[in-house]
Amino acid sequence: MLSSKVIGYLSKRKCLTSLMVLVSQKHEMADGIYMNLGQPKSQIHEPPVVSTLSSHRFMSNHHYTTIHTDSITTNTQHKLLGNIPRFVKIVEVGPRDGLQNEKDIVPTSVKVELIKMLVDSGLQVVEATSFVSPKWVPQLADAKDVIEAIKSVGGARFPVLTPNLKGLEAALAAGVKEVAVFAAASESFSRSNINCSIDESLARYRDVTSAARKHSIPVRGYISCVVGCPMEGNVDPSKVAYVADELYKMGCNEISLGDTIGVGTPGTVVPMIEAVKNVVPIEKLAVHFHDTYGQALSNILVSLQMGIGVVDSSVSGLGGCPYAKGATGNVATEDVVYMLNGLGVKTNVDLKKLMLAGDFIRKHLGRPTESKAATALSKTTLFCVTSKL
Ligand SMILES: CC(C)(COP(=O)([O-])OP(=O)([O-])OC[C@H]1O[C@@H](n2cnc3c(N)ncnc32)[C@H](O)[C@@H]1OP(=O)([O-])[O-])[C@@H](O)C(=O)NCCC(=O)NCCSC(=O)C[C@@](C)(O)CC(=O)[O-]
Repeated sequence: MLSSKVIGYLSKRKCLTSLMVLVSQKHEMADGIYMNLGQPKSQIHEPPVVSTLSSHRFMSNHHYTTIHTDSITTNTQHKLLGNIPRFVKIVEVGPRDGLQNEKDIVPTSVKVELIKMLVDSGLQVVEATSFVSPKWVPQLADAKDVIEAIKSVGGARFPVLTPNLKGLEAALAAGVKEVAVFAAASESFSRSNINCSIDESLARYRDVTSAARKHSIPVRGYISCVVGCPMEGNVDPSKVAYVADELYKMGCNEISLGDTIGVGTPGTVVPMIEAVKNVVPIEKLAVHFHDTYGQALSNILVSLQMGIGVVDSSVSGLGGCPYAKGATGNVATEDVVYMLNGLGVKTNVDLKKLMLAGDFIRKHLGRPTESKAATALSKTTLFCVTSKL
């Protein structure tokens, strides 16, 4: 309930509309949409009204960065921002990379609902699942059912991971239209992730890409451990360039550079991209950062400044790799969209709808979001009358 003091304050400031928004959004809160998920309703602490009102006055000045506006594109005239593409394609990897490491099996229906919500937010590429050995990744054993359930969902592409011909055949039989293979720049990681050496994996992927070509199926190539490996430490950029070159030559249409354990900084990411762009055109590259050390957004920014226009991310920062102990989730899609909006870069993603998808899956998992932007916005949007997010 709102106290009469607060109602008086709001109407005095001619904020009756804001009051109505407040009331209607309180109802949304009660339904759990903006709640700190995983906490029972009774434990949710509502912020004290007075301090929140003052933060409203403060925050409303800052909300312009949550939507893309063409006026902000003038920023790109600045020499530091000049190379940043006007449009960035976000590859949402939450349903695959985000969930593959979850111990408790997430029901197929929850995965499907998550994918639908992500598509509804405007994301045009949502990596849906993997056709890998269910003994290695039990969480994604329902790959065929997930694909079946999203067949009728339009407006987005749903690539899947395929580690070998067996995976490709299963994916094709399920009706998949795009696949991805995944190699590593570190021998030890390759062995622990896919049970073979880098060169053995590349030989397998030649078979996969050649079979995919016959079906006109595009293949993305991932490279893990592009700056650091949990077993071998620092990874030399030349090793990444070698694998990138091989993947590109075998026909991968996009190469995603993965900092699997999130140890990179701009200091290691820039030389790595420099080495790779000598062998693969920059427009064919994507970046894939985990946020273990909180470096993902700065790494994305330098990648954009170098001309990369494809960014992988995971809603609410879900994720971690089963074969990279200690690695946390991917950079949160909400944080990426917030930054890109602030830079005036188009993504076609509706941040508010994206946050609903994040809330939905976090509620299911019983853990709060890892997204800083979603956390901050969910506390403040309640009072931001004019914010369209
Ligand atoms: C590659 C293999 C299959 C080799 O696994 P293996 O044990 O060496 O292979 P195998 O050929 O001996 O097969 C073993 C069993 O798996 C079955 N099998 C074999 N292939 C498939 C398949 N495609 N689908 C379903 N089943 C399969 C095969 O039929 C057999 O079954 P069994 O006879 O014992 O009953 C295994 O190691 C594997 O599935 N690994 C997956 C690992 C994985 O998914 N890791 C996470 C994704 S990578 C990642 O997250 C990084 C990335 C991409 O996000 C970027 C980044 O962050 O850096």
